Amino acid sequence: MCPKDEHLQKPALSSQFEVGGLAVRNRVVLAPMSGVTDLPFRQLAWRFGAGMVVTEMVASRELVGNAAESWARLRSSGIDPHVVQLAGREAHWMAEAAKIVAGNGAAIVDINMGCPAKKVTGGYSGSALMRDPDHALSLIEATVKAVNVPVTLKMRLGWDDQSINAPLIARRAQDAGVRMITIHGRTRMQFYNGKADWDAIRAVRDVISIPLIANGDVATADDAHEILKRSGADAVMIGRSSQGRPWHAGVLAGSIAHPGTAEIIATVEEHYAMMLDFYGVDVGLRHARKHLGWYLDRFAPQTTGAGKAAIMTSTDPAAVIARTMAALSAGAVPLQESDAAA
Ligand SMILES: Cc1cc2nc3c(=O)[nH]c(=O)nc-3n(C[C@H](O)[C@H](O)[C@H](O)COP(=O)(O)O)c2cc1C
Repeated sequence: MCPKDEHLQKPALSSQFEVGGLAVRNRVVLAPMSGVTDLPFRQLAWRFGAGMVVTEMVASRELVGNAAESWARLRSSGIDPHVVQLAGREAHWMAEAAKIVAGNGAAIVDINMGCPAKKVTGGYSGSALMRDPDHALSLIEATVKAVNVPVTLKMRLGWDDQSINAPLIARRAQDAGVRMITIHGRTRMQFYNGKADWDAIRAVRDVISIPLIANGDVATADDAHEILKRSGADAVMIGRSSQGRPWHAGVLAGSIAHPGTAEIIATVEEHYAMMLDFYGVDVGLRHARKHLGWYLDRFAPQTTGAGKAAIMTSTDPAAVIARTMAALSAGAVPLQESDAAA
């Protein structure tokens, strides 16, 4: 079969697929991002038509210890399937946490084996688990055994270039009952440097039959088609390219037309209100700053210096949103153009 035919046979990004018997409405998935994909952001991305959205990672031991922040991270409302990601290094805590999240409405439990942060790998969770596949498997098996809902796994290609073991772990995870695998096409030692290796993900495709999601550096529809073609994956996951545009997954999936200027501005206003409501005014105001910064960078890049500082440092929510609206309304670049160019 020539490459062109192969490409033509790929399912459309807008088509449905299944994970462990659950329907996923299209093939563009919003990545879990700590500090970003909280409930307000996921609600917006879901409403705009992302195929699936995933919570920020929830630390298993902290959740079992009843930490308020962990509980906030696993809240959901109207999102289907509700996918909760757990991180941890001990089978026992992962299993206990999985029972809690499944008992509280999670339709899918995702295991984080990709996080490169020193804070996380230093505790031997996240991508550090990839250094010890036997241990990783014990944790996966315990999680699968603990719950009746599908368990999925997200990881990188390996720890470093000398230890590319995602295919081995993926195969063993499938045998242990994992129902979907996501691969970020970088090693842990790459952190976020260089370019994600979309071709390397195919080695995982070659050894598993469960759904595979490819991830890393996908910003445009062309990227999405290309990563699927090169990796052989069933769906694509997008992270950073959705920052400052929660509608992006939905646009790539063809769920919605690209929002126009008025809708973008209304969305920013709504997002801000949702964050203040979710976190309370003091915490919400601080958490919202990074989102406002992303919106301004994308759609009002002329807002710099004192103008931006006034938005980023004010503790008066009414003033913050009024200034942001004014900056976006006066945006120096046509909104759609800057969005498409990113
Ligand atoms: C701010 C930030 C937070 C992240 N938090 C998580 C997380 O909680 N769990 C996880 O599995 N990956 C996390 N990731 C990794 C992303 O899910 C994704 O794999 C990575 O950003 C590559 O995709 P992208 O190039 O589309 O951004 C995070 C990434 C970023 C930038």
